[in-house]
Amino acid sequence: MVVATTIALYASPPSSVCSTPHQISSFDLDLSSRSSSSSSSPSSIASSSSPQKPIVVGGLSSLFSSASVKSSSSSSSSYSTGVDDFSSSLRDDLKDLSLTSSFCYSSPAKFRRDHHHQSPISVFHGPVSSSCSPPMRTARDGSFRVGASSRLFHGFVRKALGSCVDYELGSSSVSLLVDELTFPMEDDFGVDTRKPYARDLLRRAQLRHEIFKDESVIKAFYEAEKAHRGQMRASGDPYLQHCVETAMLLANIGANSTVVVAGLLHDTMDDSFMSYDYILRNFGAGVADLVEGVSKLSQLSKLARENNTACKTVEADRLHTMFLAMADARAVLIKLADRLHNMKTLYALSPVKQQRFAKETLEIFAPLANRLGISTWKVQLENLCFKHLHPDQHNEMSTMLEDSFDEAMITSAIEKLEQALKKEGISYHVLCGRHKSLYSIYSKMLKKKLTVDEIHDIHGLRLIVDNEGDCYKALGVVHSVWSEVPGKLKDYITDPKFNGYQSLHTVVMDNGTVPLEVQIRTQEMHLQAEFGFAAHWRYKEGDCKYSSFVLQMVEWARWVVTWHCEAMSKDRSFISSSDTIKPPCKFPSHSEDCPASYKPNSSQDGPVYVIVIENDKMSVQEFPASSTVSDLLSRAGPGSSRWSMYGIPAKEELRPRLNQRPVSDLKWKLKMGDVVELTPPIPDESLTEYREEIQRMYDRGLAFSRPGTMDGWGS
Ligand SMILES: Nc1nc2c(ncn2[C@@H]2O[C@H](COP(=O)(O)OP(=O)(O)OP(=O)(O)O)[C@@H](O)[C@H]2O)c(=O)[nH]1
Ligand SMILES: Nc1ncnc2c1ncn2[C@@H]1O[C@H](COP(=O)(O)OP(=O)(O)OP(=O)(O)O)[C@@H](O)[C@H]1O
Repeated sequence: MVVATTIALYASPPSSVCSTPHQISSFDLDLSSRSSSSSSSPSSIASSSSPQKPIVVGGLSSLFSSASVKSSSSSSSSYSTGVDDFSSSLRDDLKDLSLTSSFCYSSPAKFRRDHHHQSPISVFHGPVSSSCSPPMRTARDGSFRVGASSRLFHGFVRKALGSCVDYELGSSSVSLLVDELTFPMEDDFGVDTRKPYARDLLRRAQLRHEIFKDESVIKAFYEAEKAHRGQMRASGDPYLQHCVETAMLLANIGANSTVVVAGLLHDTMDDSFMSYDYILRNFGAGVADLVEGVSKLSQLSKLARENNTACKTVEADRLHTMFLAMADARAVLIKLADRLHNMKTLYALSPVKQQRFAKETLEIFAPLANRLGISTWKVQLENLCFKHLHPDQHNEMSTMLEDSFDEAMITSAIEKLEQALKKEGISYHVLCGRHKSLYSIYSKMLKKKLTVDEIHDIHGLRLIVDNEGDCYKALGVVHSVWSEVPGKLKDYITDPKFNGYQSLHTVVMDNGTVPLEVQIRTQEMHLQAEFGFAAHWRYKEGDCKYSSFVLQMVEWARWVVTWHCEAMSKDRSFISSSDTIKPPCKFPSHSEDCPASYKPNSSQDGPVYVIVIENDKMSVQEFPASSTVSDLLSRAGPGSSRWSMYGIPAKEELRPRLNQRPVSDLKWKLKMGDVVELTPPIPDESLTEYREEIQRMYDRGLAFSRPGTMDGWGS
C-alpha cells in the first residue's frame, strides 16, 4: 500500500531519510473528495476504482528534485512530498502508485552508491550480459513448435525466476521524442507508419511518463500501431490506446522498459500477424517470451471465463497457482495491467460480458494482484468488480462513505504524529496512512457481520521504527496525542499471532469522533508481515493451507516483481539490512545453476496443474510432479464412459491433444499450465470407422497395453 521509493528517492541524501519535515500534499480521493464531480456520480468508475490513498512520510524531501521529475515521481509514492505543482495528468498517474508493501528508506545511501549512474527510469537499466539469459530463450525445442499458435503452448514452464535476469532491452537509456527517431518507422511498403493519431497518442504518453521516450518503447509503440491498425475497442477507441494504457499502468509502478515494451505488444500475437520470431528479432527474447507468456495467460483466462471455472474455490486456487508458476511473474504483471484497463473500460461491453469479466477478475486477477503485493491494482480491480457485480450495495456504500470519509484527516494525523514523535526524539523509518478501500470495508462488514460504524480501521496509520523499545515509546506518544479507544489495544509484539505476526495495534479517536487505527512495528516485523510466514496476502486469503510449492512460488513471484518495479522495491533496502528474511538467492544475478532457483523440471516437487478439456468442459486438475500424458489418460480409467467395452480407449483418448497439438508421446511430462483436450474435433461419422480400425489393431495384438502402462505413442 504505500509508498515511497524511486531512484530519485535513493538519490536523496541519507540524512534526509527520516528527519526532514514533510509537507503532505493534498490528493484526489474519489470517495471522499466531495468537490469531485466523479465522486457523486453513481456511475462513476473513478469513485469505485480509486485505490486506497496511502500517505507517507519519510525522507522524501528531495524526491522531486531530480531532472527526471516525471518518471521518478511516477514511480514513487502517490502522496508524498511536494506534488502540489504537478499537472493534473500526472496526478492521475500518481493515483496508480499506492503500493502495498513498502515503506522503506532505510538504506538510501547504499542504493545511491549502487545505482546513481543509472537511468532515472529504472535502477535495472544496466546492460546485462547475455550469458545470464537462460539457454531456453534461443535454443528452442522444435518438436512442438511448428507455427505461431503452437509456440503459445510450448515452454511456458520455464524458470519462473530465470527470467528475472532477462534485461535485453533494459540497457537502453536513450531518450527520444517522437520526431527524433533513429530508426526508420516504415512498413513493408515504405510508408511512414506514424499516423497523426498515433503521434498524438505517443506525445501524450510521453508527457505522462518519461519511459515513453525510450527508443525501444517508441519502437514498440509503432509496432503495436501497425499490428492493431484499424482495430477498434468496444468503447470506440483505437485499440492502440488500450496498449498504451496497459503500458502506462506498468510504467507507473516503475516497470522497466522490457516490461513496458511487452505491455505495448501484449496483444500482438493473439490479434495480429506478429509472430514470436518477429518480436524476438526486433525486441529480443526477453520481450518475446513475455508477450508469449501473456498470450498464454489470456487464452487460459478466456477458457476459465467461458467455463466459469473459477467459481469453484479449489479450481480458482489452482488457477492462481498455475498462472504464477507457468509464466514469468512479469507476464502476470502485464496481464494484470491489461485486465485493469479492461475493467476500467468495461462499461463498453454488454451486461452479460461485464458480469463475466467482473466475476473472473474478482476470482482470479484480484487475488493474483494480492499475491504479488500490488495493492493499488488489487484495490482498483476489487472496487470495479464490486461496482459491476453489486451495483446497489456499491452505491449505498459510496454514499455512506462519502459522508464520513475525510481525506484531510489522514494527512493531518500524520503531521500531528510526526511532530509529536520529533518532540519526543523518536525517529522512525516510515510513517504512512491509508484509507481502507470500499470493497475491503464491504467485505469486512459481511465477514464479521459489522455495521460500517463498527469498522475501526477505515482510516489507518502505520509507523515503522527501529526497535521494539521504540514501538512502545511511540505507542505512548500516540496515546498522548489522541484518546485511546478502550479495549482496542493489541500487543502482538509480546503475544505474536499464531503465524508469527508482530505489531502493536491501537485505535484512537481523532477529533473525538473518527476512529483511527495505528499500527506500530519494526522493520523486521514489517518484513515478516509482507514477505514472511505472516505475509499479508496469506492473511487476506484466510485459513488456506498452502503447499511449500505454492509458498515458494509466490515468494519468488513477489521478488521478481519487486525487483523489477522500482515503485515496489521499497522493501529492498529493508531486506538488505534484514538478517531474518533474505531473498531465496541474490537478485538479479541468479543464474541457472543457482541452487535456489526454481527449476520446474528438476527440483520442482510439484504439484502440476493442468487444464483438461473434455466434452467442452474445462477443469483444472492436479497431478504429482513428473506425471505424464499417460497418467492423465489413465486417471479416467477403465469403467469410465470413455473406455470402450473392449477395455481399450475410445478414439478420442487415442488422440488427445496437448496444447493444441496431437500428442506424439504419451510419456510426455505434463507441465504447469498445459492444456490437454480429450475431445478432439473429429467429425462423428469418422468415429465408427476409426474404432473399427483400433479394434482390428487390437485383434492383431498390436493394441496398446493397459492404461497407465502404455508405452510411447508413436512419433
Ligand atoms: N500481514 C498481516 N497483517 C495482519 C495480520 N493480522 C492482522 N493484520 C493486520 O492488522 C489489522 C488488524 O488486526 P487485528 O488488530 O488483529 O484486528 P481484528 O481483531 O482481526 O479485527 P479488527 O480490529 O476489526 O480489524 C488487519 O487489518 C491487518 O492489517 C497477519 O497475520 N498478517
Ligand atoms: N493501519 C494501517 N495503516 C497503514 N496501512 C494499513 C493499515 N492497515 C492495513 N494497512 C494496509 O492496507 C492495505 C489494505 O488492507 P485492507 O484495509 O484491505 O485490509 P487489512 O486492514 O489489512 O485487513 P482487514 O480488512 O482484515 O482488517 C494492506 O496493504 C495493509 O497492509
